[in-house]
Amino acid sequence: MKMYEKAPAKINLMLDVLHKRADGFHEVEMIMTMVDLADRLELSELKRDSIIISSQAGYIPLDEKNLAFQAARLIKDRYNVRSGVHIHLDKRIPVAAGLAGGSSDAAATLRGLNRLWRLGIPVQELQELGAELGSDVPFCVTGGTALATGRGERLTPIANPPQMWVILAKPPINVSTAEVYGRVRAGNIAVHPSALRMQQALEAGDFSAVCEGLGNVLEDVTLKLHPEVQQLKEAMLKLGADGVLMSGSGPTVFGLVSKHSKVARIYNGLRGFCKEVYAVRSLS
Ligand SMILES: C[C@@](CO)(OP(=O)(O)O)[C@H](O)COP(=O)(O)OP(=O)(O)OC[C@H]1O[C@@H](n2ccc(N)nc2=O)[C@H](O)[C@@H]1O
Ligand SMILES: Nc1ncnc2c1ncn2[C@@H]1O[C@H](COP(=O)(O)OP(=O)(O)O)[C@@H](O)[C@H]1O
Repeated sequence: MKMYEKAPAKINLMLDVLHKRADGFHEVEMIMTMVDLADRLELSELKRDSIIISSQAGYIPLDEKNLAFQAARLIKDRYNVRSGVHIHLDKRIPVAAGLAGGSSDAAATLRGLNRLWRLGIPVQELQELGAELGSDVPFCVTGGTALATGRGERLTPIANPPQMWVILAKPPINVSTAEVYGRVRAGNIAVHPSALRMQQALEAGDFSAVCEGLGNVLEDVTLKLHPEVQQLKEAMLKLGADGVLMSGSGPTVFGLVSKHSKVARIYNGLRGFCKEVYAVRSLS
């Protein structure tokens, strides 16, 4: 038996860090939404008791470091499943980009194995399992648009963005999420983006207000480490994007555009100096 799952990428429309917690994580307030750029998973049941990961992408781990492997092992152990699974990952989301590709693969694995092995695990329990794998995994289990608090695992669903195009550009640099959080000094943040303001903009379906409400306090850290991310933001704005922000801990920058007529110009302009550029719709 085989199951197929799509694992979409996320962007953070706003991200605020409130303080560092005793467990080393940071208390955050984020609004996340999914975009139409997705990995594809094929999950095939194995009679023998093993987990095999394969992928066309040569640049991700295929062993127990892979988040899909970790998700499969977690669900197998927790529910005493004897059979195994072969998971093929067709990677389309850039890796270590701030787009939660690995987290979304883990979430898709939880959803897919729940179906493949007919476990009947309720969504909330899948999210709790997801939280053991990473802060962004619970959101990826359900997707949509949500306010995420705690370390990112406490979710309140909110209105999806109005129809818009999202242009994503990933510069060829590596950013470590742990390092970026490690350099944030919550007490020194000058301007905190407002979750309430973004939530109201989304509920009103007000595209301009969504663009005005964009904000990510991790930008300051990543932009200092990698000035090319700032240059990419400026280029996107110059080419006509209505709103521009870095996603998560970076380095991907996204631009929001309401008019399709602008998309080709921005896409082609960026492709001149950045190899990884995508023009997609927001998922609603
Ligand atoms: C920044 C964000 C924004 O959506 O996304 P990415 O840039 O990774 O896509 C997330 O908060 C990332 O979530 P995720 O990538 O799942 O992080 P985890 O694996 O749980 O944690 C990686 C490391 O980041 C730090 N971390 C993560 C989340 C959090 N609220 N506080 C933290 O301090 C911790 O040092 C942790 O060891
Ligand atoms: N299924 C997977 N897809 C992508 N990366 C993975 C996967 N499993 C583990 N990783 C590792 O997780 C790290 C973060 O990848 P990713 O989830 O794409 O980034 P981000 O958290 O910035 O969105 C990378 O170093 C990568 O090697």
